[in-house]
Amino acid sequence: MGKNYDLIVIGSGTAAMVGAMRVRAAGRTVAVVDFRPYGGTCALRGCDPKKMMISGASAVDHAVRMCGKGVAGDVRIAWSDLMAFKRGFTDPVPDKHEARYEEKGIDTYHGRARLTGPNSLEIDEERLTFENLLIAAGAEPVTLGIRGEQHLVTNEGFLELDRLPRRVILVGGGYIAAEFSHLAARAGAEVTILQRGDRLLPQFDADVVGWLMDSFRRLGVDVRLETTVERIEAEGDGFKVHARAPGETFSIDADLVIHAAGRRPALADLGLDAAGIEHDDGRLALNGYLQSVSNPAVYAAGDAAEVGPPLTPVSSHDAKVVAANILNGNAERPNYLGVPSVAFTLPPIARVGMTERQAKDEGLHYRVQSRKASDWFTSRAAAEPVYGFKVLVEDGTERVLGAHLVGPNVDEVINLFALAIRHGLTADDLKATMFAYPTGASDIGSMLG
Ligand SMILES: Cc1cc2nc3c(=O)[nH]c(=O)nc-3n(C[C@H](O)[C@H](O)[C@H](O)COP(=O)(O)OP(=O)(O)OC[C@H]3O[C@@H](n4cnc5c(N)ncnc54)[C@H](O)[C@@H]3O)c2cc1C
Ligand SMILES: NC(=O)c1ccc[n+]([C@@H]2O[C@H](COP(=O)([O-])OP(=O)(O)OC[C@H]3O[C@@H](n4cnc5c(N)ncnc54)[C@H](O)[C@@H]3O)[C@@H](O)[C@H]2O)c1
Repeated sequence: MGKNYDLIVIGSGTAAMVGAMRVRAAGRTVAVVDFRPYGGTCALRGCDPKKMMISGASAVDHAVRMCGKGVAGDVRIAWSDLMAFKRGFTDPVPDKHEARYEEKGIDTYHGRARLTGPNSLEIDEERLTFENLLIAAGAEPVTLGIRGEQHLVTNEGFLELDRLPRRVILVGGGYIAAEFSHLAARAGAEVTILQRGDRLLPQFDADVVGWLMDSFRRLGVDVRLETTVERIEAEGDGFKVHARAPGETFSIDADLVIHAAGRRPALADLGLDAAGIEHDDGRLALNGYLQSVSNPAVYAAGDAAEVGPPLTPVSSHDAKVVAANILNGNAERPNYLGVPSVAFTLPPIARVGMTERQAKDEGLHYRVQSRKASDWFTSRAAAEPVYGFKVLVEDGTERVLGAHLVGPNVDEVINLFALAIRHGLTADDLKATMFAYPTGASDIGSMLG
């Protein structure tokens, strides 16, 4: 039998790093395993590289908006330079992360972990046993079950392109489609979004998304709603994408077709059954402590657990909960109150807390402050006409229930609403706070009425 560890962590992303470090700090023996380079989705294939690329798109977008308002001359994205800028951040990540584990005395393994029993797994030829296991294996793109699926490029492929092709299609209309379409269109591609749902970004407030749609039109992104992709055919150097919309079927030619149709926990090849880990429809069956209901040695966190929204701060939060439960016995449950979320379109859209539907369903009495605010100073100073908000405040208690924002700086301003929601600050508390002027935050008082 191979080495035994107090904790083995499957994955090397955000959840893995936080969980492994905390358990190791308490003096336990810990090993981490990943079959990809160390660092996980956020640092290597998601949030960070995407944001580096969007920095370039955002600079160009700002210059274009200011054109004729005191800024002159052409600016454009130089894709390969922008990619090099991104790689300047991502390339060192795997070595840095692995070194951090090693410095702390955490053993690192490379390969695909496969469970072989309730307390054992193998990585290629190596056999290991554990007192506890943390499944932090993240998520992977859903399988669409369509012909030609193999032609789809995932987020990973898109964020590694040496050259951006001319005609780009995004299959799906959530976060990835919204963010990648703005980046690709600003970099000069002809972009089409084929979204099965009846609007883009269903995770965000419908009215606020409605205001954001002006930016898609301005960028020339062709958005087709209620459209399901049925088949992708290779044709010449490119592809023909066949889709169905109400009352019609049609096809569009493209040089690149990107998967933006959702992700699900990456559990398929883990060997869950061999370890007696109950799962249903691709999801782990977990109790309120993020522990397997059928194998008490096993916990899960982040995208693999999919208990909270699949976002980086949630992965980190889950891992803290799991580490505490492993070290001290089950006592902590995750608390997702006031988790903010931003889609980094140009401009960004953000949300935190309840939607109107959720507040209604909970029978709460509340007021809504909402308007398009293109005439406000923030909007005018940024030369960005897309600016608006919807804020929900509970009658009587004055608790902030939810905030939904679009426009300049809202990716930062949303964090102040998150602070208020998570820590029970009232609308009056926020209004009594002096925010530096003129900043995005200095609009909060007016948003609250
Ligand atoms: C394009 C994109 C952009 C995003 N942007 C944002 C953003 O701006 N803000 C935000 O909050 N969130 C964003 N997210 C979501 C965020 O990246 C994830 O929620 C977060 O990274 C999940 O972290 P994790 O630790 O749970 O899993 P991951 O970071 O995905 O780590 C899982 C690791 O497990 C490994 N693994 C899987 N199976 C095995 C196995 N059997 N053996 C060994 N290793 C295995 C994988 O290789 C992977 O490295 C984005 C996601 C994508 C795809
Ligand atoms: N800024 C961020 O925080 C950020 C950015 C990117 C990704 N992410 C995370 O990654 C996850 C995955 O992102 P995503 O954009 O792939 O998924 P998503 O769940 O946001 O959106 C997927 C969309 O694809 C549509 N769809 C599904 N199948 C389709 C088909 N066959 N044809 C046409 N449309 C189809 C669905 O209607 C859905 O709206 C998100 O849930 C999010 O948590 C976060």
